[in-house]
Amino acid sequence: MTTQQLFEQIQLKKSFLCVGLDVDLTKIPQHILALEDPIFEFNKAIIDATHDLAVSYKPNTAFYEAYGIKGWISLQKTINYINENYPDLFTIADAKRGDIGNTSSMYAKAFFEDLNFDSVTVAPYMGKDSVEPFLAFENKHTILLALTSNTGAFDFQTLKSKSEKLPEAELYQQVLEISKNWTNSKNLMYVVGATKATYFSEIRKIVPDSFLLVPGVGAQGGNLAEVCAHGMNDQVGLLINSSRAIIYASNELDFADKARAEALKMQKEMQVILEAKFSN
Ligand SMILES: O=c1ccn([C@@H]2O[C@H](COP(=O)(O)O)[C@@H](O)[C@H]2O)c(=O)[nH]1
Repeated sequence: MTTQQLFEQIQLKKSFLCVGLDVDLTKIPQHILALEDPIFEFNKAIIDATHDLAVSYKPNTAFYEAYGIKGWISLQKTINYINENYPDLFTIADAKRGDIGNTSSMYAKAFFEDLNFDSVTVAPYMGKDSVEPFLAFENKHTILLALTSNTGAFDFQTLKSKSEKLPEAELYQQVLEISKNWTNSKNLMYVVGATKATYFSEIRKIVPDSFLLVPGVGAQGGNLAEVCAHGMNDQVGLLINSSRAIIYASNELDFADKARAEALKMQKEMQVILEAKFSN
């Protein structure tokens, strides 16, 4: 999917919601546990109940890897289900990969070719040659961690470097600035936490046109309106992720309806913001 197609979906659905599929078997309803593949059945119910309110889904691979081969099969069935039934949804494998070049190529093949995700999250720490193998895939997107939502983000990401080129820049600013010059950087998006809303204006000065994946609303307490006020661009440029607050709204028989109600609340809030921004 191209970013133009993603923008069109946002306009059509009046939503830039990304639902996180972080399935924890200790949190899902009892009756689902009795089924043969509870992770997939849970995801299928959540996706069917929310697909018209969201433009994107983001399984975090940790929640699948934790269950070994069974988890990988559930992940594969989930992405195939989305691609076959809702091909206009933008899919994100939140896997936070990145390694020396030949290894990164294999990660890229795994997520882009074998599983057929639209995008994968990648850590920038190993630099250009660890990221460019992902960027080589046409119409696939590499979502680079820039400023993450957790408190540990301040351990390294906001440290100022002493580099000659960017003497005053914090590490996350350097990640944004330097990665713009990498081959196929048009395929880059960035992760910026909703809990870091005050940083968005600064970030937009460096990457005015890029899409930002924004986790951290809902369970982590980030504020949607604040993020939009500082982070939205002319193509919206934001995918706001919420995982636990939507998928675990209930662990009873009504879990899918309750997930829909939570997603609808977010979509309505987004619609108001979009109408205010694009009214003229
Ligand atoms: O900076 C980051 C990067 C990734 N995440 C991931 O997003 C979801 C958030 O889940 P919630 O339940 O909505 O808090 C989860 O998969 C994280 O691993 C992040 O939170 N922050």
